[in-house]
Amino acid sequence: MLQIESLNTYYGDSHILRGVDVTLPTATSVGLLGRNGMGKTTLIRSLMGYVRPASGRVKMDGQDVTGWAPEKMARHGIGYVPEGRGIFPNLSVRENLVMSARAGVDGKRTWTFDRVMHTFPRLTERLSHGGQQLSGGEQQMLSIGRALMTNPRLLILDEATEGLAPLIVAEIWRVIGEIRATGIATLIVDRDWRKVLGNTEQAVVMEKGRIVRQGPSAGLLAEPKVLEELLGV
Ligand SMILES: Nc1ncnc2c1ncn2[C@@H]1O[C@H](COP(=O)(O)OP(=O)(O)OP(=O)(O)O)[C@@H](O)[C@H]1O
Repeated sequence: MLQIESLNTYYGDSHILRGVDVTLPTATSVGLLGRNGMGKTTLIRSLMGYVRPASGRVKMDGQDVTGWAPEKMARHGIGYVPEGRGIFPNLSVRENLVMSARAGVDGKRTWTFDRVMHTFPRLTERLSHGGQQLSGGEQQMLSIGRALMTNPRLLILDEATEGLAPLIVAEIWRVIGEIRATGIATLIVDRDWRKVLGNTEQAVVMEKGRIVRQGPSAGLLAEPKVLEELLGV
């Protein structure tokens, strides 16, 4: 569905992404791994249109979408849950969800307000609360809920469990499983590499702005030496 070809991205003079090639197939779950500062978030921001790559291409269903604005990417079915959440703090939980509602590119509304409520029962009790009144875990659930309301074909989750209590983390992984089961492709960045590899079909490992490994997640899980070298685990 998404193809990233020879992507180079700079922040000022710093050359961050160095010729990145990644394919994100339809309805496939891909884990993006790498130590801190290796370029994972920059890759996501480059493909979503928050950062303009200096060269290279992002293609969606074969069409060149390099440099499309994030809103346009979203309209074409790419849901994004950014690191640090990205909800509207001054709007209520209900408003945050309702304003995001949209049919998917196939015209279907698989994820409705009721379904999101069913998936995150905690949010049901907080519907009239403002975004800023929520706990960190509730904010994260709201952020995922908002992305689901857009009925994406691909959901990108950048550090969705960061800083949350173990029970909430478990709940978020459960929901990720549910999302995958509905046929939505996912791109998952998370510090817990075991969980990432256990919840994805494919894994991509970045090192210093380059892809150094790409293949089945289960295969990588069986290679402790490679993991130690690439992830420092
Ligand atoms: N806005 C920015 N301006 C300048 N440099 C940046 C900016 N954002 C990130 N960087 C640098 O780009 C490099 C890649 O950062 P990035 O956030 O993409 O890495 P990451 O793999 O997502 O790591 P982390 O897990 O720490 O978020 C780092 O060296 C970082 O310091």
